[in-house]
Amino acid sequence: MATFVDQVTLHLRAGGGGDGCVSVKREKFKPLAGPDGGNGGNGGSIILVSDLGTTTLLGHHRAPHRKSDHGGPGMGDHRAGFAGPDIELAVPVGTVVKDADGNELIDMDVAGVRFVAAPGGMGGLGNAALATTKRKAPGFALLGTPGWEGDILLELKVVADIALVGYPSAGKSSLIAAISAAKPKIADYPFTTLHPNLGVVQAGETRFTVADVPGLIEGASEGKGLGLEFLRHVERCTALLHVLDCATLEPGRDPLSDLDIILGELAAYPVPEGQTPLLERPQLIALNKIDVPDGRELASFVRAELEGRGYRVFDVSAVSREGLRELNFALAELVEADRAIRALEPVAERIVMRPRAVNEVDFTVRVEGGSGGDIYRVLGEKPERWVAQTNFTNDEAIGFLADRLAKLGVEEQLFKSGAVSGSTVIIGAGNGVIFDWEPTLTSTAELVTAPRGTDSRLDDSTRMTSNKRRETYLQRMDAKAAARAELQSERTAGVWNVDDEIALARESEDDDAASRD
Ligand SMILES: Nc1nc2c(ncn2[C@@H]2O[C@H](COP(=O)(O)OP(=O)(O)OP(=O)(O)O)[C@@H](O)[C@H]2O)c(=O)[nH]1
Ligand SMILES: [Mg+2]
Repeated sequence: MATFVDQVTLHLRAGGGGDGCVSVKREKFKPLAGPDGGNGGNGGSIILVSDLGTTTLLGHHRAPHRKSDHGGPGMGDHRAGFAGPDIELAVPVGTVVKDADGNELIDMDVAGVRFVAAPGGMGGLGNAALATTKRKAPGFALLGTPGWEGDILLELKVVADIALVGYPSAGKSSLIAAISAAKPKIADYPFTTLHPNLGVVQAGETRFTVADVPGLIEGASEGKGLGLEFLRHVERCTALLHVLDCATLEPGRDPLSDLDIILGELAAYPVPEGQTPLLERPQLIALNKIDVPDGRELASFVRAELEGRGYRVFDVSAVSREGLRELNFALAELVEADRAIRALEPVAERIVMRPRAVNEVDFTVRVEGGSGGDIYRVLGEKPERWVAQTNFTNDEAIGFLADRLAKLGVEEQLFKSGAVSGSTVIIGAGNGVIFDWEPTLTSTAELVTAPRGTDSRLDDSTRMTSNKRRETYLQRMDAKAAARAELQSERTAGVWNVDDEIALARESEDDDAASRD
């Protein structure tokens, strides 16, 4: 039964943001008292957290589909929608996160790193938040944007102090079983070990971890055998222990040539930037299977040669346990030396990261030749998000989008790229959102002077000059004075009615509001 799962693809779907709300405040005697639509809540994000208590990716292997909740829609009376709660997924320390194309997103190599793998969508602004002095009562709100949806790849790279490397059947699994409590599968056929086994070894005061990994053969660095699979794990280890088989009966094999081939493979493996190349790490040699008489003899023949190359060499037997104590203490020494060096290094602080489209520029316009003429494709985080926020059944919302695009310079760039009236403009990748480019979108200069989003119920969209406004105001005041005088005379005559009184009061309130603008 495979219990060590070291590679899992997760299918994530983060919650979308809630839509903003369009609402107009209504009060007694003041039916249109301004916009009060609240913002939508943000969608929940899916966050990976590296955790020492989690040792395998097994839990994710069993539940690879994860989603977080949507944000709630905004409501009237300035009430914001609720935010969708974030979901946290614990992953073992040593998990490398990659995107669906295999590009590394983050290496969660220490505990406590929080990585927002799938950001939730943004809540849309309500019409209250969209109101400006020029656009007093927007008749539209922004839609919430969808949450991130897609696959990520989790890869667990074993983080052990010592990696056992050697040919298949050299006795690596037997050795880890002999020096730790690990119970790996041991058999006399090659590639018994398919997944790394971790063992904890106690030598005196020192406790360290040893990784038994799949066997290495010539060509492994090009992926032969279980090659790269294996080297991926070695990458994280501080030191290497070469396990050489002194009792192999295979022709052409002996400890020295085995070692040379393995060194060649380790040298060819490109470690990630910032890490020590494999062969520059401390290395020890264990000559295994000395319980076999021929093995002991062979070990004594090659020892001098290996020591001459600068290695510390240990004769061991995983079966009779001979030489294991000395080997353990030598490994502990290496580990201690490394830990002492690391303790001096400053601990790098880890911050929450978020994958972001890295756009140096806000957007790009790409001209794509098609059979039906040129297509102008606009790509960029902002324009694409803005399109997602637009309710295309609302003219005001479309106008607002056009203003935003114009302000960003999209219009101008389209024009420079050669777009003309009627050209096909697509915003976003794939099918995106397709527009027929119309001069209304281009002649933004005119549009800016006549602000969009002015609500005719509250404000006259054909704005008057201040002189004209003054004139009409005075006219109304005169009319009111006349009406008041008439009412007064009716009152004295005893024929006034209450409805006229209310209408008059309401009118003067509206006039007061209008004169405040
Ligand atoms: N006589 C003797 N046999 C051993 C010794 N160590 C391992 N073996 C035998 O060698 C064979 C292979 O051992 P494993 O521990 O599975 O070898 P491995 O290096 O893990 O092999 P892979 O997982 O295939 O890479 C088994 O039959 C073991 O019993 C030893 O010290 N003495
Ligand atoms: Mg093995």
